[in-house]
Amino acid sequence: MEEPNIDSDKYSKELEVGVRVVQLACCLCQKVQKGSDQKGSSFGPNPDHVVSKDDDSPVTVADWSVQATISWILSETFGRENVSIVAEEDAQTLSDPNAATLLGSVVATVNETLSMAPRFGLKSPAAPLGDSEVLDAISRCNSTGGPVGRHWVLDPVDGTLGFVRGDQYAVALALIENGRVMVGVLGCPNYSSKKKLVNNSNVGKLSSDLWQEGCVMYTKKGSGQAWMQPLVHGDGILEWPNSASIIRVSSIDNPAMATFCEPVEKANSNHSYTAGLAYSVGLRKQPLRVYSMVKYAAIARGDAEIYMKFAKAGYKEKIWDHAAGVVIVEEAGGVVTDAGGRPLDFSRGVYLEGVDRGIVACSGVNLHEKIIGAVYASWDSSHL
Ligand SMILES: Nc1ncnc2c1ncn2[C@@H]1O[C@H](COP(=O)(O)OS(=O)(=O)O)[C@@H](OP(=O)(O)O)[C@H]1O
Ligand SMILES: [Mg+2]
Repeated sequence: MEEPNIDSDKYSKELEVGVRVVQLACCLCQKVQKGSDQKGSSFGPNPDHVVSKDDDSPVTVADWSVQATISWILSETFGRENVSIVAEEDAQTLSDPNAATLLGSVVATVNETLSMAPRFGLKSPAAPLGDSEVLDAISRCNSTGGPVGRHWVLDPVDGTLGFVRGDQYAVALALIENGRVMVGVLGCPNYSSKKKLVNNSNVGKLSSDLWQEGCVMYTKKGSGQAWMQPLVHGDGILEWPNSASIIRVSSIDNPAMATFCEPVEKANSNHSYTAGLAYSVGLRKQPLRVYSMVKYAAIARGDAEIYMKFAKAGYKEKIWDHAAGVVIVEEAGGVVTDAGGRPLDFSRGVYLEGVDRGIVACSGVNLHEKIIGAVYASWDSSHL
């Protein structure tokens, strides 16, 4: 595919609005998580608000509320008729008459969040949104994307398990145009903009207590740069570009010095297969197991060098779990492909079709070539 020629102003508004609304969404998530400290607030940590989806994965008030908030802001800013959104959640559970309490919590959370929007440089509604407007904002995100036109791609809370466990999670928003990811924004509320990742004695795990400050990373395709800004906290106001700094991948290309990240859950990636690959290419450090697209954030920012995910055969990766992270890693200087070395294809709808075995993101070509080579050398003897 030919590289698009992007003038520097193209997508600037989309990027800025994307960052502002992800900042607002991170604020929402933190308030839901800290609900018990906010007496008299509608942001509550009610355990009933973690619901199981058909595939047994969890969904919370935060997932629906972030999706409604981002959908409403994008539609208001760019015009409803111009906005197509591919997002993870649907409004079915919430529309059930038995889910009135849950819907009430989501509507209150969305309205409380939208009332803060002006501090983030965004519009708030003239009057609080009603139930049907919130449901409508959620269900409008039912686009299936594809090779033509502009589509926003949203994972309202990526790593919902990390979110409910008080660990790492991300709000991920990307803009795809004609099948290519042109803008990526990754809000990481528990990943400090200041402190570096540390690898614990056993398996590395990011402790959320250390990373309270949070950050938002973002980029435009073709800019050759990616940025990070701290999260806006308390009653803060987002003054663009909010002390943004440029981030860059690590320069380490010696496997013995490199750190690799992978999903926390064994069900999501084959830990023993990646352990074998790691050993064969000479990685010596323990894997850093991190929930969500914060793994891509860690590569983009130089806190780790390799991210590998080998899902079970037959599992199809969704575009919202990768789009924002991939473009941020690439513009920060890294390489992301499937395990056969081919680029990920965001032009085929909701799923990343044709992924060969797994996903490999690296800080540079040397490490990437080694991992891909090791996959080819080991695949036949693996038990995926
Ligand atoms: N069976 C299976 N195999 C592979 N991947 C799956 C599977 N089931 C779900 N998912 C998707 O993985 C998203 C979480 O991926 P992570 O890399 O963050 O995994 S982990 O939570 O650290 O284990 C997770 O995203 P969220 O639902 O946003 O949390 C899922 O979309
Ligand atoms: Mg996800």
